[in-house]
Amino acid sequence: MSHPRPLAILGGTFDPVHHGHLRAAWEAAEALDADVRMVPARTPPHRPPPIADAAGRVALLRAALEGQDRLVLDTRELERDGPSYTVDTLASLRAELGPERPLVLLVGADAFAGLSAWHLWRDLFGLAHIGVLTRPGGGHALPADLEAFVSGRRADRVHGPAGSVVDIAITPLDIAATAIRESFAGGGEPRYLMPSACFDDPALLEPYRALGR
Ligand SMILES: Nc1ncnc2c1ncn2[C@@H]1O[C@H](COP(=O)(O)OP(=O)(O)OP(=O)(O)O)[C@@H](O)[C@H]1O
Ligand SMILES: O=C(O)c1ccc[n+]([C@@H]2O[C@H](COP(=O)([O-])O)[C@@H](O)[C@H]2O)c1
Repeated sequence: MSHPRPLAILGGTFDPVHHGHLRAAWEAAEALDADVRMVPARTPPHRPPPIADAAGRVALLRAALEGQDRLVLDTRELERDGPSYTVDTLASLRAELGPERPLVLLVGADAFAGLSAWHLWRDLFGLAHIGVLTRPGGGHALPADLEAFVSGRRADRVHGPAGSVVDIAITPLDIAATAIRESFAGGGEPRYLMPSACFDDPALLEPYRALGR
């Protein structure tokens, strides 16, 4: 019997999307033999409001994803009010996929280290595997509650629909949206950290350029 291919998601604020996100998602797709949905958060739960509104961040993502079909935009979080909790997103995906298909929540190592502060975080493991993407920079040690919970769940590969934690080693790219916003705020033009398509329509970058005025 053939095993169903995993579906993976990379959620994010994407304020703005950059090559760190895109390359991480691409390498995860290859490592897991999965399709990947890029899921922008309308209202990210644990950070100040984004610089660009959800429509603007989605427009940049759409431009960034042009020309390939392995990384697919999924806008389901835009349709929900309130904080964009990942547990709700995974539950809605699980309802669509049925109980058997492997579902993988991709998170950078920095985001994973904060997982035990997420809404209903233990429930995430009943809905999906967690794929932890290596990310440059230190400070990604796990707090004791999270380490205790995941220590028996670590695996080399995803097997079955949900429940394990898999490290996915990717090319380290020290690119962060914070530094891109800082570049714009200083009047810079952070080309080559983001896809060139994001620079094609000047209106898309206007909220970031406005930081520098
Ligand atoms: N360069 C990168 N390498 C690996 N994972 C990344 C990278 N950049 C972002 N991620 C992961 O992608 C997800 C979404 O990230 P997010 O949209 O918050 O981008 P960010 O660059 O971390 O933003 P900010 O600097 O505003 O915090 C998170 O799980 C994050 O850990
Ligand atoms: O569900 C939560 O409580 C939760 C808390 C913090 C972050 N998240 C999700 O994690 C992803 C990365 O978040 P961020 O803030 O690093 O862009 C994004 O999809 C968020 O919605 C989710």
